[in-house]
Amino acid sequence: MVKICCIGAGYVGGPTMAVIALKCPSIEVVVVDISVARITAWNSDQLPIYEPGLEDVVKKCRGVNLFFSTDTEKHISEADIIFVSVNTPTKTRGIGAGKAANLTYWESAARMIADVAKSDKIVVEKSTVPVKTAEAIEKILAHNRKGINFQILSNPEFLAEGTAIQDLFYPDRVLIGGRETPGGQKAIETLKKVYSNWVPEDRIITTNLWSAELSKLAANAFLAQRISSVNAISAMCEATGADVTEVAYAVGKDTRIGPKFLNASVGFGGSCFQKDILNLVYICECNGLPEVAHYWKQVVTINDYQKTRFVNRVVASMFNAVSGKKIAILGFAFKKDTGDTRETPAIDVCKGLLGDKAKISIYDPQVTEDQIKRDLTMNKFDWDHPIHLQPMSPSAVKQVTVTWDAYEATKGAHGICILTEWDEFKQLDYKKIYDNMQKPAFLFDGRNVVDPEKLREIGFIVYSIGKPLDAWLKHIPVVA
Ligand SMILES: NC(=O)C1=CN([C@@H]2O[C@H](COP(=O)(O)OP(=O)(O)OC[C@H]3O[C@@H](n4cnc5c(N)ncnc54)[C@H](O)[C@@H]3O)[C@@H](O)[C@H]2O)C=CC1
Ligand SMILES: O=C(O)[C@H]1O[C@H](OP(=O)(O)OP(=O)(O)OC[C@H]2O[C@@H](n3ccc(=O)[nH]c3=O)[C@H](O)[C@@H]2O)[C@H](O)[C@@H](O)[C@@H]1O
Repeated sequence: MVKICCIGAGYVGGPTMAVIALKCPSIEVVVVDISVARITAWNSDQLPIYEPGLEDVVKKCRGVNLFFSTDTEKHISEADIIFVSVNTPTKTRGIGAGKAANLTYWESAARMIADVAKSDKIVVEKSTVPVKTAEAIEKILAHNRKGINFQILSNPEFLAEGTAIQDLFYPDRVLIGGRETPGGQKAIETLKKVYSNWVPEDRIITTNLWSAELSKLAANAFLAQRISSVNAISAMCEATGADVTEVAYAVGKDTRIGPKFLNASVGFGGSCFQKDILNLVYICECNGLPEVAHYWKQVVTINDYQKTRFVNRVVASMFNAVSGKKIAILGFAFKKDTGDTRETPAIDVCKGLLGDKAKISIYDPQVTEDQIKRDLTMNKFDWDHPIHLQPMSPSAVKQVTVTWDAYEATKGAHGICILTEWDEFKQLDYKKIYDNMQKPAFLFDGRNVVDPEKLREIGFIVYSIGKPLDAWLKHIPVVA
């Protein structure tokens, strides 16, 4: 029986391995992690991450051919194929701080493999890593070889949170990069055989190592670039009276452009887009390509601009005085159908409003109070470390309350900010909400989930990203 071990039981390691176990009953899959809490949760009824369809898959395989364990050494030493799916955060100190990837966790995983391996291994990069990481990993492994043959493959993951299981069941492509040597090609074939259990042959792409590593960074950069492009257009729409939904529809009808990923928003969030673009920027700088670095950096600059623009719009509309006023935040996760808050635009918006001394009341159907408070006290990039190693600021956030109900969050508020596109925000009784708010009652829709005209009829002053402005807002200057 082929044995797979995955180091890192997070948003990628957990779902990916669960699907491999489901689709390959003849393979034993063990997911290991240094976080005892995470492994305990994977072995319980309350999985550590919320992902539609995941529970079903885990329940079918756990204890059959899918296992979660903290006994890293044992399972690495027994495995034929080792996936490494650990954190690759942005560096916060030293050379490349604020841009380069911190490969501490990756390196410690590689050293662990080198230490405990007693037989040949295929080591698969599942984490998103800088181009040429495989070379560094090869060096670490080769140094401790003890006569063992290690083959490194790059097999980046393209799943998106909230749709992870469907993305894994029906991937657009599976990408496997390896060395162009007989050993490298054999390793590619071995991994290809695993995926062939459910992925059609023509969707499995094989390349050299560097193409696979770079393709992952490039794919995320292209996706994020689309959002920054439509968000840049959203600012122009507000300035001119155009409607970004209509513009995006018209632009996306061109089959060369396509309709997906053109929703204007308060900004993109998630653990990867910003991190991976900054990483790409750093690689460009290191390779003497400052113009290319500058080009990609703009994607992040526009994203920051969009978040700042939103906060400024809120503050300016409310007479430039939000101090002491209650503002309700509907949605804290970085997108719907996940409880993940990593790099969510809600953090920047809340911090911006708190900077102006607003009182904020937050409701999100999947994010806990503890998580929200951690997020609002943590320094930039500190969130991207194993949970038990995350540095915490001791100060509490006094101006923030967290509720489990949208009606409670909005009661007595002067304004509402919708920051995640949860479906339930479309169905709320906005008349009831309006009646319980201070007047004038403002609603700032950062996800374009409500119909602004209907809300204006109720009496709200409405701001929707990239939509023609309410008469109230038209002449208020907003400086981002
Ligand atoms: N979250 C996502 O949707 C996607 C993430 N990725 C990439 O996959 C990688 C992992 O991301 P996530 O799963 O989201 O991170 P995560 O933070 O959810 O999971 C990483 C896990 O690795 C564990 N870990 C760290 N060092 C370890 C070690 N030496 N030994 C054992 N366990 C260790 C941590 O405790 C943590 O549970 C990152 O490089 C990310 O860029 C790629 C595609 C999608
Ligand atoms: O490398 C990764 O981590 C993953 O990053 C993204 O997946 P994810 O971040 O989970 O979610 P997306 O659906 O891409 O959304 C990212 C952010 O962009 C925002 N977004 C997305 C689409 C859009 O049209 N507008 C928009 O503002 C979302 O609300 C969210 O905040 C990519 O879609 C995945 O292919 C990739 O594997």
